[in-house]
Order: sequence, then structure tokens, then C-alpha cells
Amino acid sequence: MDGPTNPMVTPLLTDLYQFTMAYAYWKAGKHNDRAVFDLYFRKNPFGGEFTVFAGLEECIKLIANFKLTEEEISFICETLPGSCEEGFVKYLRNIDCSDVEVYAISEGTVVFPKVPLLRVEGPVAVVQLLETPVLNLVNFASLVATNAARHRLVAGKSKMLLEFGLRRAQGPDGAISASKYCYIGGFDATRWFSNNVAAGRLFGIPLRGTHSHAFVSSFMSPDEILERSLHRSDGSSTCEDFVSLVQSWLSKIQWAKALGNTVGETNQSELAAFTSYALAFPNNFLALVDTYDVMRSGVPNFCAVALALNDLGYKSVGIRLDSGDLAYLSGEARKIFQIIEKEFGLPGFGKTSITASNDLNEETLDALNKQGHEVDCYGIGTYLVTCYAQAALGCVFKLVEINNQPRIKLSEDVSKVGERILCRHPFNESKRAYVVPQRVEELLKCYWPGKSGKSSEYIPS
Ligand SMILES: Nc1ncnc2c1ncn2[C@@H]1O[C@H](COP(=O)(O)OP(=O)(O)OP(=O)(O)O)[C@@H](O)[C@H]1O
Ligand SMILES: O=P(O)(O)OC[C@H]1O[C@H](OP(=O)(O)OP(=O)(O)O)[C@H](O)[C@@H]1O
Ligand SMILES: O=C(O)c1cccnc1
Ligand SMILES: [Mg+2]
Repeated sequence: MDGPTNPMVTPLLTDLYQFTMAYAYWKAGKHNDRAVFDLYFRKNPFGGEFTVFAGLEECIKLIANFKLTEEEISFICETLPGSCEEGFVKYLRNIDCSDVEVYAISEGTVVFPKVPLLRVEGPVAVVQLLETPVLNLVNFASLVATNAARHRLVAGKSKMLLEFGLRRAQGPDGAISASKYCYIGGFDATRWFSNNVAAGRLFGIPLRGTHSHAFVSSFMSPDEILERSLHRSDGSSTCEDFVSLVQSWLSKIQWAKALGNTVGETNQSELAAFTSYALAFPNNFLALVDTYDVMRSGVPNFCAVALALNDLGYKSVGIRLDSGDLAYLSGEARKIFQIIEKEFGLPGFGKTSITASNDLNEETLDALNKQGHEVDCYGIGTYLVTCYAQAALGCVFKLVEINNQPRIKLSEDVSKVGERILCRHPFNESKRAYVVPQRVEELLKCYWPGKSGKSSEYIPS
């Protein structure tokens, strides 16, 4: 099995105390005592009623490749307080996870507090070395997957969600992890995209993006555009001067009575940027319309370019709004698209996609829903990937058994099939409901059988 995605995930990515305890266990001849540890959290994050479990695959990759190098062993021996006996060095050389077994709930499952997500069984010293990296790999993964699921729930199933967080994430690993686990938490793979090219390559996450304000403001005027020709989409002919075609559509828009003569002079630098982008991506024309003035410039400029593209058989994608009142502006833009559809006979133009971004979070999405809006797609960065609303999920790793002796009291409750039980609603704190369980499912499956080889069927590929 491949190693962990992040090469920093090695047996040294652990707290020093795991190694000092390993030494003391070894001195006491206790290092091979058979221990069972459970990983669980005590409270759902974000004041919510559910958590999405994630990070398992990386834990298994760590465990499958758990081996100390000679260099790492020397470093540990130099680092431990006092002298390090040769016998311990030999012990460290032989450590791997062939005596460890891992049982877990499958990645992406909705889970609840105090339920073991991961059970690690094996020699106590080795399992303790695993504590810190396993917690590290599960805590943020599950937190950000849960955050993504919460954003999906508020946005609604039909909306497209774009993860825009790379620039704001907590360093490279925070960003790559956020992209991977937001995708897992976003539920619907056809409606969740990332801007993170590296994550797209590593994990096959679908990538999408628009363009920036800098692209718009880098242009001065359409005169700058030197290559002006564009083939028709069916390749049947070529429009030699797409820039002029755009200009002619802009004047038709400016004179359109249906638009109440509201469109005056638009910003030419913006028009040049949109035209250039359309020339580069005629099948994927999406314009950021808020650099100057959304209704006076951005939307009419977009429509002029989209109408010119339509003449050549291309369907434009839409606009992005990145400032201002997103409910109001999306509604006003939609009205213009609908008027253009009627006025110029373009079936479907009224449904042109509207993307919104700018410091979005669960609350703003909820506020937009309450106000009514025309947004089809959200680009969400900072609040999503940094888990702004809650810094950490408090997963813990607790010893539950040693040499077959229980170390915490385990519940004796067995859920009863066919009997009514009172449950909390998973998403709505105040709701309770009677549920009659139809079947009892073993949540923990074997993901790492160790050398016993009891079951390897659930090892993720
Ligand atoms: N209709 C709305 N209801 C609730 N929140 C909204 C609505 N429209 C936008 N927002 C949010 O309000 C905030 C507006 O940000 P801000 O006050 O910085 O203004 P801005 O539009 O970005 O302007 P500026 O260009 O000055 O930065 C953002 O977090 C945005 O997501
Ligand atoms: O707002 P977030 O949810 O974090 O999403 C990412 C943001 O990053 C980009 O702009 P950036 O903030 O870099 O610059 P700008 O706001 O000045 O356009 C983008 O236009 C979004 O606004
Ligand atoms: O593709 C975009 O529009 C994008 C990407 C990252 C951040 N903000 C916007
Ligand atoms: Mg911004």
C-alpha cells in the first residue's frame, strides 16, 4: 500500500511522550501487553447534531507503512532523556504494525459523540506511538468534512459548490486536506468542485474556477486585443473580428427598449477582459462582473460577449458576483438575462448561471435563502477550509482494555430490533422522534488485520 499522502506523516510525527513511554514500557517488560484503544469525540462540532467521519484511509496508509529508519532511530535515541539501551534500539528496529489490528467505521459515515470511530488493538507501546498521528489525521479531516456537509445542507442539493479555499487555508497540508475532505463531506460529487489543482491531480477531485479582478483590471481597452478571429463552434466558418461583433451587440443592448435604456457606457477595460477570455474559452465563458459596477457595466458587458458568442454557436456559462448584496444583485442580473432571452430570442439565456462568492459561510447562505436569491453556485473559501466556526474537533484516543482487562466501563446496552426507542433528530437539535430499528449493523469493520489476516476485504484501495 502507498504511504500517506503527506510525506511528513512518518512514525516521528508523534508526541515525544509516546517514545518516552515506549522506552519505559520496554524497560518494564510491558511493551507487548495487548492493548485496545478507542478513538471518539465527545461533542458534535459547530453546535450541530452530527459529524462526518473522515481520515481513515490516511491512517491505514500510515499503519501499513509504519517502520522507523536507522536515521530516525538515532534521532530518537539522542533525543530521549538519559541513555538509551542497545536492546531498545533493537526493539525500535523491529517495530511495525503487523501485530496491530484496526477496526473502524467507514470513511464518510455520519457519526455521533462517544461512539468509537476507530479501534486500534495491538502491543501497547506501538499503539501509543500511533495515538498522536491517528488523532492528527482524523481530527481536521472529520471537522472539515462536517463543515462541508453543513454548507451543503444550507445551500441545498441543487446548488453547485466550489471550494475556493487554497489561498486562505492553514498551510499546504491544511489546503490539500481541506480540498479532499470537503469533497468527501459535500455528498454530491457532481455538484462539488475545488479550485486546488494539486488536490485535483492527487485525488481526482473535479476542478473548476473562474477568473480574478486582476485579470479584468489588467486590460485597458478592446484595441489591445490583437488576435480577434474566432471559429464558429461547428467549425463551418470564422468570424474575423469578434471584438467588433461584441461592440455591435453592446450597442444593441444599449438601445434595447426592453431594458428601458438603462445601459449607458460600460467600462472598456472590463469589456476587453471579457472579450479576451471568451476568445480563449468560447465554450466556458464565465465573467467576474463586479470589478467596476455590476448592473451598469459588468452584466451588460457579459451579455454583449455572450450574445456575440451565441452568434457563433457557443453557449456562455455565466457570471460571478464577488461583492455587494448578493441576493439583490443576483435577482437584478436574472431579470436582465430573462429580458435578453425574450428581446433577442435566445432560449435558455434567462437561466444563465450566477455564481456568488465573498466571505460566504453557513449564516450568509441561510440569510440569502431567507431573502430569496437567484444564485446557482457558491464559491466558498475562508470559512469552509479554515473551519472558522470551530477550530478543532476534540477526538480522543483512550485505553479501553489491556490484556483483556477492561479499562473503562463499556455500555451494556444492546439496541433492540423492532422496539420503539426515542432518538434525537440528527440535524435538528430540538426535534425528537420515536424510531423502530429494523436491523442492527456492526459499525466497526476490520480495515487492518495485522498479520492475523482475519479480514482484509475492507481495506480501502
Ligand atoms: N444579501 C445578503 N445577505 C446577507 N449577507 C450578504 C448578502 N450579500 C452579501 N452578504 C455578505 O455580506 C458581506 C459583505 O462584505 P463587505 O461588507 O466587506 O462588502 P463587500 O461587498 O465585499 O464590499 P467591499 O468591496 O467594500 O469589500 C460578505 O460577507 C457577504 O457574503
Ligand atoms: O471570500 P472567501 O470565501 O475566502 O473566498 C475566496 C475569495 O478569494 C477571492 O478573492 P480575494 O479575497 O483573494 O480577493 P478580493 O476579495 O479582494 O477579490 C475570491 O474572489 C473570493 O472572494
Ligand atoms: O476560480 C475562482 O474564481 C477563485 C479561485 C480561488 C479563489 N477565489 C476565486
Ligand atoms: Mg474576498
